[in-house]
Amino acid sequence: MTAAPIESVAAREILDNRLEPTLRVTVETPVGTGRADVPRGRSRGAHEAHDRRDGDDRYRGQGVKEAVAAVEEDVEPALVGHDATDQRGVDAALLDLDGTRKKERLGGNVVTGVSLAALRAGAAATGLPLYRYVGGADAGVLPLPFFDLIEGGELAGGDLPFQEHQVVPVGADSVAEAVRWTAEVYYELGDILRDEYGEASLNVGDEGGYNPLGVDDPREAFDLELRAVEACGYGGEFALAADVAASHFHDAETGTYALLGESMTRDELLGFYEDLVADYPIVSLEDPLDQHDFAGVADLTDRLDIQIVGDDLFTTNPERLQEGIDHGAANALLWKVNQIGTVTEATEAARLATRNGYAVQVSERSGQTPDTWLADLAVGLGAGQIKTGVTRGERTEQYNRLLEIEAELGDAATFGPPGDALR
Ligand SMILES: O=C(O)[C@@H](CO)OP(=O)(O)O
Ligand SMILES: [Mg+2]
Repeated sequence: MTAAPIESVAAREILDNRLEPTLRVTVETPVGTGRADVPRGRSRGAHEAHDRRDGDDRYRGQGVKEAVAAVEEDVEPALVGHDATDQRGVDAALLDLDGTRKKERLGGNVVTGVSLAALRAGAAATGLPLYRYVGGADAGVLPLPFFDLIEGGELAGGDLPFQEHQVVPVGADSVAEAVRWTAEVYYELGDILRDEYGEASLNVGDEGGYNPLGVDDPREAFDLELRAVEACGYGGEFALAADVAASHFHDAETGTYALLGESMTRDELLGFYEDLVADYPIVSLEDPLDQHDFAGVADLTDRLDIQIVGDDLFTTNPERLQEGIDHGAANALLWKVNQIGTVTEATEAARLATRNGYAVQVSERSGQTPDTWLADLAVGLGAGQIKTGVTRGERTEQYNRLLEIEAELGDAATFGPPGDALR
């Protein structure tokens, strides 16, 4: 018996936080409807699924009219009659239809939108909240958020080479506490920036973190964050972390990194990280080296006793992750559904990570809508960590959804990664 036979699959063009078009996909069954918006990265990894965009000049060639048509003309006929509660079956049909490694035929955005909308339709058909549909009866781990209070790199206009300078409320006991403490630190940091760096430093980047003018050294950004933490009386309750996104200042020809006005070799950069981790309470570094350098990341993972996260390095791709595991590169997976395509492939990557002792950090994209499937999936996976920006509605809605889930679970909720990890 088919529990929730798919009757229709439709898509429309909507806009994300950058006023760039993206897809909203709807999957209908007689017993429940699912809808999902597709996020979009800007600082994308070389191995990510293909983001299908129109070749014409709508939105400077960034339109999704063809992607909408692909949902309705190619995907819908192939999925009608499939059981929406059979996520593996739905995703296998999508992969069959596409037939390419990077989802070049349908488009990764098409595949992700349909896969997530089917997941939502399956949850609706069973009457379960999405996090419980994904995580089962014992889903109850709320993620510790990494807040990108100061932005740089590709996602902001200033001079900071690192993309995200995060504060991590490791001393908090719940999402509610983590969010409240961080809000106070955010206001305080705003006061410091206004007084010392000028009003314009209150401008924010794509994820709603500050974009201070004239700050070009990550250490200065971390100093500012620590000052705000101390001024709020939370010294010791917060750790620091970064998404370095090092591929963006790596020169593939010379193999060097353009950092702090210097051209650093890999060894010099590794030394820089060793000093940084010795001088600051840093618990996690994402993409510290070029996205192709498994051996270098393995060396760093060995040398530093902290979390090393692979984002562009792994692109949520089980094959890439396996290569990393074989090298001993990193010890955590950044988890983004649309890097790989389907929910099934992404959960397979998360499972592979967990089985090999790698942590999983669920992540937003810099292009988002207020759709909150991300928050539900973070709880459903029991990942224990999330990064989903700071201010702006498409970010705060994720926190609001996590607060809602936390309240719904009450005493049954636990918080953060297992054991003493990161604390
Ligand atoms: O590099 C990253 O981790 C992200 C999200 O924070 O950026 P984007 O979505 O642009 O890839
Ligand atoms: Mg990243």
